[in-house]
Amino acid sequence: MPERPPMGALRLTLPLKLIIAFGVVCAITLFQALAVWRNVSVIDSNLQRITDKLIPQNERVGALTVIILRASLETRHAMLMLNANKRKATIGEIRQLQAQAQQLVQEVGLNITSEEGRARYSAIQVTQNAFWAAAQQVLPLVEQGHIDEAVNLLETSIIPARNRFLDAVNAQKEWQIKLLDDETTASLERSHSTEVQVAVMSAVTAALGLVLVVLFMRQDQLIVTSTRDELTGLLNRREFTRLAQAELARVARVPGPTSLVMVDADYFKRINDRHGHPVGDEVLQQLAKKLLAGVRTLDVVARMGGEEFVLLLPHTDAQGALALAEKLRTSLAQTPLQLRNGEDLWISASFGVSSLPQGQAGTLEAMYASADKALYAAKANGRNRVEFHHGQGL
Ligand SMILES: Nc1nc2c(ncn2[C@@H]2O[C@H](COP(=O)(O)OP(=O)(O)OP(=O)(O)O)[C@@H](O)[C@H]2O)c(=O)[nH]1
Repeated sequence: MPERPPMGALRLTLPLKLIIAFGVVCAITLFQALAVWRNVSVIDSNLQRITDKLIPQNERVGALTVIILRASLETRHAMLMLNANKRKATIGEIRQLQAQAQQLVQEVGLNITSEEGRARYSAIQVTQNAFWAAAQQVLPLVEQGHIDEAVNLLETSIIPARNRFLDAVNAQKEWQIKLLDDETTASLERSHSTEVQVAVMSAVTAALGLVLVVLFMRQDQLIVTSTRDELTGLLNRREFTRLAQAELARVARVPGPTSLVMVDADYFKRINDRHGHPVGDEVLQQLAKKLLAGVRTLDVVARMGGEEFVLLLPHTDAQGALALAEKLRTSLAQTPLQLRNGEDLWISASFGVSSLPQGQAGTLEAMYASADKALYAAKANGRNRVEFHHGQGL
């Protein structure tokens, strides 16, 4: 018979539980606060990098600095609002934010009644339009994943636009915002001049759009580099493992077959030795493209490292996976790669297939181990082959 705890000990248990529960809540709150704080400092350091890049150090701190710094604050604010619900805004949300900002500027512009005010407003709008035009051109590039081109476009278009803005401001003596100091900033805030407010607001909103775009592009780039293989653009091993584990968790809930195929280029060392490492790299890139083109959208293709690739085929049984591997093998072996230097290069690859039958649970490690054995057999049996392995625990 287990001993009953003494009464005193029982009375202590409830307060102790409450203290522990309170401690856990405090820890979670602290953790969340730390996560938000970390997010903010990442945003701040990104903004710092962007403003550093856009405004060369040796230049006089001018009007645009005020604008970009203000835009940065606005951006940070907007980002925090967006991050309250999601960690990352979508391109659609950025567009929406830009549209709202543009509408606001237009409304202010329409309120200017004097001829002179309108003339000044339109001078500023010329600059603003240049900013907007850059942002509009940049967004599709970001959407298509051409991050370098997008950054390049921004950097080459923002500098002339900034110079035009400074010219427009300097041309109007009374509008001149000389140096960034507390006094200037404070007087700007106190200013009742509609023209100055409009000038600043137009440029702020335009710059806000651009800063947002650059910021999100940088974030995208970080995400892309942490999930993609640099050479081929395919998913990397880590991202593949994450997706494959999610898929296996899914089939544990909703039973269905899933297969894994390991692909390894044959005699790849010879290609490097005969044609040089850059051609070897090009072969890996073309091989990656061929694998990607030969599978369905739902399938996941990744580079595991070196000349080894892996495919995850959801909703595919052993027979389907073998047929797909055979199709890929023949397409590689029967058509040469066309190199950039104009030469044709014949290559082949070996394939190892493992499969998780419908209704059966299995680990990713077991699937890998089994596909790896099949790949080993394909190599041992002469290469340019597809082999299957019935793994243990599958
Ligand atoms: N060009 C290039 N070569 C790579 C890369 N990663 C790995 N390699 C080379 O790939 C070669 C792989 O050689 P092995 O492991 O002997 O394989 P193999 O020559 O394909 O022989 P089998 O797999 O047995 O058919 C090595 O020479 C590596 O240096 C890369 O990113 N680019």
